[in-house]
Order: sequence, then C-alpha cells, then structure tokens
Amino acid sequence: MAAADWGGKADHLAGERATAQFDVDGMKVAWAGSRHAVEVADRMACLVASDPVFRKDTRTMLSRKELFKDTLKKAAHAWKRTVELHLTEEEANLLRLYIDQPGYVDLHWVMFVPAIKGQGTEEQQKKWLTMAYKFQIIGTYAQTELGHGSNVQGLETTATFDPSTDEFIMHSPTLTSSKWWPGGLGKTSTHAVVYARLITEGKDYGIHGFIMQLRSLDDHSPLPGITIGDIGGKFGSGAYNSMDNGVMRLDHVRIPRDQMLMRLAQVTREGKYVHSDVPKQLLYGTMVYVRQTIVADASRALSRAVCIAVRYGAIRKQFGSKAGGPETQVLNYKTQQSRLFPFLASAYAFRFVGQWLKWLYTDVTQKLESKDFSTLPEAHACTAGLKSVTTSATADAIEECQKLCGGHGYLNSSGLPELFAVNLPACTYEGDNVVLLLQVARFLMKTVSQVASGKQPVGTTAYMGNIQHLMQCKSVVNTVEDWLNPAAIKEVFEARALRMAVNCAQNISKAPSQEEGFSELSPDLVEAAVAHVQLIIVTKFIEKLQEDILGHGVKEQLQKLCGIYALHLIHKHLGDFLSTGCVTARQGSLANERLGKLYAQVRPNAVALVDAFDYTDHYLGSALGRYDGDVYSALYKEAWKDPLNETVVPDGYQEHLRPLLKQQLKLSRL
Ligand SMILES: Cc1cc2nc3c(=O)[nH]c(=O)nc-3n(C[C@H](O)[C@H](O)[C@H](O)COP(=O)(O)OP(=O)(O)OC[C@H]3O[C@@H](n4cnc5c(N)ncnc54)[C@H](O)[C@@H]3O)c2cc1C
Repeated sequence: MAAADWGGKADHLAGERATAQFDVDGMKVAWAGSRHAVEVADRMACLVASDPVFRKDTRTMLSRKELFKDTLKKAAHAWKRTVELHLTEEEANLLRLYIDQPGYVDLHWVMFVPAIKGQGTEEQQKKWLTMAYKFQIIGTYAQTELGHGSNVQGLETTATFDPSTDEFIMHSPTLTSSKWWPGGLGKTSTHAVVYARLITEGKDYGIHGFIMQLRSLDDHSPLPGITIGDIGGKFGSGAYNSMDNGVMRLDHVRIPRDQMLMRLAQVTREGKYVHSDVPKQLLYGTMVYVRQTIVADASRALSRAVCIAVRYGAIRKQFGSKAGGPETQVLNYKTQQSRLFPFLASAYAFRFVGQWLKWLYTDVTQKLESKDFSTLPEAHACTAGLKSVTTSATADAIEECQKLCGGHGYLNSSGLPELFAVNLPACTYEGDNVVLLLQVARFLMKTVSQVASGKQPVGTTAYMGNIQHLMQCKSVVNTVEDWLNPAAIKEVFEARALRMAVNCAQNISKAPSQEEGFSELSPDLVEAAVAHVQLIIVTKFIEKLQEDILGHGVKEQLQKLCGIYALHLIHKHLGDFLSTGCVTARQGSLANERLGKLYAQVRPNAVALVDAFDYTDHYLGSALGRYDGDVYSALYKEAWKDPLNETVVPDGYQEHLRPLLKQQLKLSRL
C-alpha cells in the first residue's frame, strides 16, 4: 500500500490555542528578547525552511558518508547565501542554527575564531582572522587527546623550539598523545589551534596554543608529517555523525615561531620564554563567550523537546473517563503534567538566564578592556556552573520527553532521538559537567573562607555576604499562597545554597589536609555547586519578571512558570532543603500543593506557551510536534519514506529468508 495523504488543512490544535489566556506575540518577544530578535529569527527560519538544499527529513536514513557529504553541501550553500544576501553576523548565525546539522563550521566560528581572538596578538589576529572570516581557511580547536580530556595539564603533544631555524617542532610522542575528538579535524579543516607542551631551552613551560596548517590549500591532502582521519561513528543514527570529529598524529612537524599564540606569553628569537603583561584571566573572556552559546543551545534544545511533547500530548488520547465516553488527552493526566510542565518552565528559565549571560559577556569584555579583572573568577565559576546544570538538565529532559510521547517518541520521525543524541555530548565537551561543578565548588569554598575573613563577595555570590541572616533564618511560608512570594522563594534558595557550601567548608576543615577533604567530600561539593547554580537561575527568572513585559497576560504566565521552576526544584531536592533546615516538612508539602495548582493553571496555556518559541515545522523536524497537530498522517507518511519500504519484498529475501522458510516447510512435512 502506498502512503496515503490523509493530511488536511485543519488545525487540530485550534481548540488548545483558543484557551490561551495571554498574548502569544507578546510572549514571543519575551522569549526572543526583543521585537527585532523575533523578526530576524522568523526571516532566517523561513529562508532555511523554503530552501530545498536545507531539507532534513531524510538524513537519519543516510549512510555516514552520504550524511557527511550532505553537511558539506549545506554548509557551502549557507555560506553562498550569506554572501549573496549580505547577511549580518546575527543573521548568518541564525541561518546556521536553523540548518540544524552539526558540522565543521560550528567549530570554525565557535572555537577556532574565538581562540585566536582571545589568545592571538593583534598582528596574529589580523593575519589569521582575515582569512578565517572569508572562509579562505577552515579551522578547528585541537585540545583533547586520546589519553587526556578534562586534565588539560596532562596533554602530551610537544612543541619544542628550535632556535637554529626559528621554528617549533610539533610532535606526538605517544599513542595517547594523538589528538582525538576535535570537530572538523577528521576530513574538513585546513588549520587548527593545536594545544601542546611548550619546550624551550630544555624546559617544559606547560600547555600553549599554536596555529597549524594541516592540509594543503590546493588539493586538501594532509601536510607532510601529519596523519589525520575521522574517529568513527558516534551515538545515534544521524545526529552528531554529520561531524567529522578527528584523530591526528604529528611527526616532528615544523611551524614558524610566530604561529605560537603569543598574547599571553611569547618565545623570543633566542628561545627565551617571556610572559607578556596581559593577565592570564583574559582567557576567561573566551570561556564566558563559548559557554554562553552552549547555555543558549541548551535552552533551545529543551524548548524543542518540550514543544514536541506538549503538542503531541494535546493530540494523543488514551482511555476514557467512563466506558464509551470520549478518550482523555494524555496532557490532561496529572502525572504527565507533573513530568512535563517543569521542563516547560525550565526551558523559559534557561532562556532567560542565557539572555543574562549574553549581557554578562558584554560586561566582562568591557571590564577586560579597562583592565578590571576583579569579577572574572566569579563570572568564570558562574558560566561553568550554568553550562553544567543547563546541559545536564536538558539531556535528561529530552530523554524523558521521549517517554512522555510513548512508543511514537522512540521513532526517528518524532525528532526526539536525534535531538537527544545531538545534545547529550554537551554534558561532556567544553568541560565535563562534573569536573566543571567541582571547579565551581572550589570557588565557593574560597568565597566562604573570604566571607569569614570579612571580604564582601560579588555578583552571583553576593548573597553569601548575608551570612549571619541566611545561616539562621526560617522560611516565612505559612500557607500555600505564601509560595507565590518571590522573596520567600529566593530566601530559601539562598539559605540552602549557603548552608550547603558552609557545611562542606566545615567538613573539609576537619580533614587531615584541604586536598584530602576536598576529594573525600567531592559528591557533597557537587551538590553544593548545583544548589548555587539553581539559585542563580531562579534569581535571574525573578529579575526578568521585574522588567517591563508587554502583552496581555504575558507576565502572569511567566510568574506561574517561574513558580513551577522554583517549586519543582524544592520538591525534587526536598532532602537538601530539609536537612539544612531551610524549610520544614509542612512547608515542603505546601510547596507541592502549590505546584499542583500551578500545573492546572498552566494546562490551558500549554500549547500557546510552546507556540511562543516560534519554531517552524522544518526546524522542529518532528511528526509529533507539527504546528497543525496532524500527527497521525505525518507518522504514516514518514514510515513510507524509510529505505526498507522501497521494495515490497525485502532485499535479502532470495538469499536468506526464502531458503529458511522453504527448509522449515520441508521439515514440517516430513
Ligand atoms: C561530541 C564531542 C565533541 C568534542 N569536540 C571537541 C573539540 O572540538 N576539540 C577538543 O579538543 N575536544 C573535543 N571534545 C572532547 C571533550 O572536550 C572531552 O571529551 C571532555 O573535555 C572530557 O574529557 P574526557 O573525554 O577525557 O573525559 P574524562 O576526563 O576521562 O572523564 C571521564 C569521567 O571521569 C570523571 N572525571 C574526570 N576528572 C575528574 C575529577 N577530577 N574528579 C571527578 N571526576 C572526574 C568525569 O566526570 C567523567 O565522568 C569533544 C567531545 C565530544 C563528546
């Protein structure tokens, strides 16, 4: 049977949209950040959706080779359109985003260019960035090795200075020193920022960045001494397999001395290692930039999964309230709401904290320019923590959204398996999430000890200065309604974060040494760091609500979502809140009661709240999440596109299936 076209023009979700109690356009502006941002995003999303080259519906069925070729085609076409249409940087970034296929260009723009900007001298930036901006060279970021990822100081690649030729000799001395993972390294990049141990005058000065040409600009073949390839297929069928993550070995490859990134330190013509007067904290600026893009990606991925699960939940019906009566939309089940609506709230929470991080990056950049480095460690800890908490929560939520959609969520055509596979590694790259949380914890321990000696903490740790009050305060909540008070919510989150940090600091001080204590208590330290980061997200959501928010009912909906975000965390981490004495068991159960009421209030607005993300069907890429809710005909059509359905009798029937069946038949007749 051929695929039938059952799809009509009807909006199967119209009834859901009619129950919304707020202005969806106003919510789109709150989500995007400005009216301008909504317009640019719409324009770029439509540009991608209407271009046949950017089609993505078949990619989970392509072989790895075909998928990679498809990525090269899309990236080249995107660049062509960028030039033809004179797109601004903002527009070009959105164009790439809506193409929605990981590829070498991501590394080029998000890692290679910022690394040179952050670590290159003005002269180096002028030379390399000019070529990079025009795509005359394609770059990647080659730090991780087979043997070491998180422990950057353990990298083994060497860059030994040879004063007789004024060159560095780049070398991979062991198997484990092979570069391993860099995106775009395997097949595409012509250049890389390679991290290696700098050795000059017989001394090892530790890890530094070097710009290396890897492949010929004429025929793309690897340069002499460079062995390079792809590391092989990755998790999921399509997903990250569009990216050529690579392996590279270097055999005494010579590069000119001026290809060492020399903004922070240099090697002179004579081979002397000299620190420049630019402080090391400058590197934090690049990290803040990269991590704020990852937080933005996390909120986008989470909102896509939630959009799919909410729309599908409104269409899918199972069981009736009474025999023979109409069936119930699964979204009406309280268990679905308590599993799904915290993700809806988290999507908005992560979006707003991401918008704030963008501001933080501008603030950090301005401070760096005026040589004010005072808030950098705090900004670094805060972005590391936010990267960790938002990406972990997003990966967990996408997986749960698959379950929320039942069996159909497990189909590639739901879009969820691919979304999960693409976003899962964000928990690992740019810093493993647990390793990052331990860095945050280290910073918190330092802050606790500084507070004890009278120093006033800054930025997102400023609340720790209120230590006298927060260590003793009792929550003012007495009724279910009291949990609507943002000040009451913020106070319990502050008290919990501070008390967990102080408990850790006290326990570390009892250990034979600080390092032993830190190691022994690391699971508790990770939890203290999570508590601190969750406080930041709750605080930024509450601050967002204090802004001018236009549109009928928009602010009211956001207040409800903010309440859900905070109260579901209290419910989930009640053990923390109880054990630190921040809430009583009764207050915990009042929070849960309030949460149930908020779910009921959000239910009639749920579909409109995901509409406000403003995603095209193309970008969403899901039969279950279609705007018109025509789920079943979409699923049916998608099934017929599968290569297995190209023939009625399957390939392999003659060689394998037929002889087996015949033989069994013969046996049964004996
Ligand atoms: C899809 C993808 C793309 C990538 N792209 C790039 C790229 O472009 N360029 C590049 O250079 N790299 C890239 N990477 C590599 C990435 O940066 C590393 O995988 C990451 O830094 C983690 O290092 P690792 O894999 O060695 O993990 P490990 O450090 O070996 O971690 C293994 C486990 O040990 C735990 N652990 C490690 N240290 C500690 C500690 N001190 N305390 C407690 N627990 C600890 C971790 O939490 C983890 O659970 C990419 C990785 C992936 C998956």
